[in-house]
Amino acid sequence: MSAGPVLAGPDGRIPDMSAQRRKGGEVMAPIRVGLLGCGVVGTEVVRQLQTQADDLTQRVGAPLELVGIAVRRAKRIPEKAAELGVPESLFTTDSAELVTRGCDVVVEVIGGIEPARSLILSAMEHGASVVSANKALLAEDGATLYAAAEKHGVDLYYEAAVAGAIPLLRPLRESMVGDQVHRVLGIVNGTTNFILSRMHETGAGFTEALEEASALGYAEADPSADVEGFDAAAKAAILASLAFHSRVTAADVYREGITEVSAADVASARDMNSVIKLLAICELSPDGSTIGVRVHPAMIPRSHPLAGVGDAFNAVFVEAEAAGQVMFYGRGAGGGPTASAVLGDLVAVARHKVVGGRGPGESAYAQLAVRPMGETITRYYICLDVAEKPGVLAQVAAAFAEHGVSIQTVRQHGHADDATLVVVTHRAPDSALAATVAHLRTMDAVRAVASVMRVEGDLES
Ligand SMILES: NC(=O)C1=CN([C@@H]2O[C@H](COP(=O)(O)OP(=O)(O)OC[C@H]3O[C@@H](n4cnc5c(N)ncnc54)[C@H](OP(=O)(O)O)[C@@H]3O)[C@@H](O)[C@H]2O)C=CC1
Ligand SMILES: N[C@@H](CC=O)C(=O)O
Repeated sequence: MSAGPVLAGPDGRIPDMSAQRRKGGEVMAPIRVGLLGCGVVGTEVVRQLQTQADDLTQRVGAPLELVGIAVRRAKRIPEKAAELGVPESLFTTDSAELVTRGCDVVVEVIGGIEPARSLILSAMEHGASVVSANKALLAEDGATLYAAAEKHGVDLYYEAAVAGAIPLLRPLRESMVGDQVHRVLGIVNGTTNFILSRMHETGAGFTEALEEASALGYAEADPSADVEGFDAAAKAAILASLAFHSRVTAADVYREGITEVSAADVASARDMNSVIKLLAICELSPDGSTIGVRVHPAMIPRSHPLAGVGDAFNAVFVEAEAAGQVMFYGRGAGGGPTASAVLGDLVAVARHKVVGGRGPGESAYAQLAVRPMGETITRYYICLDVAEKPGVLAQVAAAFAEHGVSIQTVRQHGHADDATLVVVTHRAPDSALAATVAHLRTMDAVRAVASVMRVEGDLES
């Protein structure tokens, strides 16, 4: 056991304990781990710490000792302790005290901004490296966390914050850091991918599919974070920050969720041999001076590699100058997969405590500006309810032309009072496409703009 809390010196730095921990190659002291949160992810972290204890000791070079588990509700402690086969005394509702107990590593799987941020900062001040799965916090105030890690000479790892089990952040932070990334594109929210997959495959309704995703532990504590795209936007901000070495926050990300995606949109997508996915897209401008970061539903052709990514799986393409295209695929949500990423980080930072050294700090040195969504070049699918009268098609085409938007295909479904026009455009600035839609909404010939969605890849006409 280590002897009481390790506190920062006058320079704010924590003394390097690695020498005291080893003596003549012998493992001297366990790595003290404090766990904040024991919900879907935290529970699996405890399970994996128990079942893999011996292997983890080998990999770290010292045993990992769980010194406390903080939760919010005291009444759930007896049940949790019994479920995990650990003493109730290991649990506490005083998370602020746990982080001052001299932990070597604090694992934060509470979620949200506060008290998670204050707890992480206090943990670092008391000498702990931090492993977190908290994308909301990293995307809102990663700069403060990085600065504190730097000041106190500790690690900040957060692989689980983006794409669950998939090793994606460390490749971006380390393996690909010598390359020039141009684009990161993918599916980074398991809940919405699960919902959209169910709607496509079984015709399930939105609400029913969301309930299933929540029951499976995929959704956030407040599932509107998933379905309104906030979770994916936070992940996109983290990905863009790492890929382009710039500080991008969630507020910089253009965001639309999937709540407006209807059964009719799913049917239209099927008619065009395509599927609807919630995409996160981070792009460097061709001249390398700005970045675009966006999250929105998009129609993609069935032939697109992301079209086959079903259930709560995530998949991300990274396009880089020298590496070309690299694809990451795996389980993006759920307790077990997420705990796998947490444990990977835990081993890495615990090893640093044993042998010395630290992982990478913040890579925000390029500081590229994030360009407004209106300047992004996109394509739209637009579904219009129109009265089938002579001249309607010409009036609709004129509205597109007025805004400089070229039409790729138009298809008419139904007739008379039931006519629908499905228009797919060529690529144009998003502002021109949005202005076209606003114009269409004012036209007598158009009874309603039933649906608007962006398109990635070439749809079949
Ligand atoms: N679920 C998933 O698939 C994934 C989740 N994540 C992230 O992991 C984190 C945790 O998610 P998840 O496990 O699903 O969340 P849960 O809601 O299942 O668990 C949250 C845990 O934190 C505890 N908690 C909440 N507030 C406090 C507090 N003030 N002090 C101490 N403990 C507190 C809760 O206590 P109590 O038990 O008493 O309620 C609970 O044990 C989030 O940041 C999430 O975004 C990342 C990737 C995937
Ligand atoms: N709610 C998130 C959980 C993992 O980050 C998701 O559905 O992807």
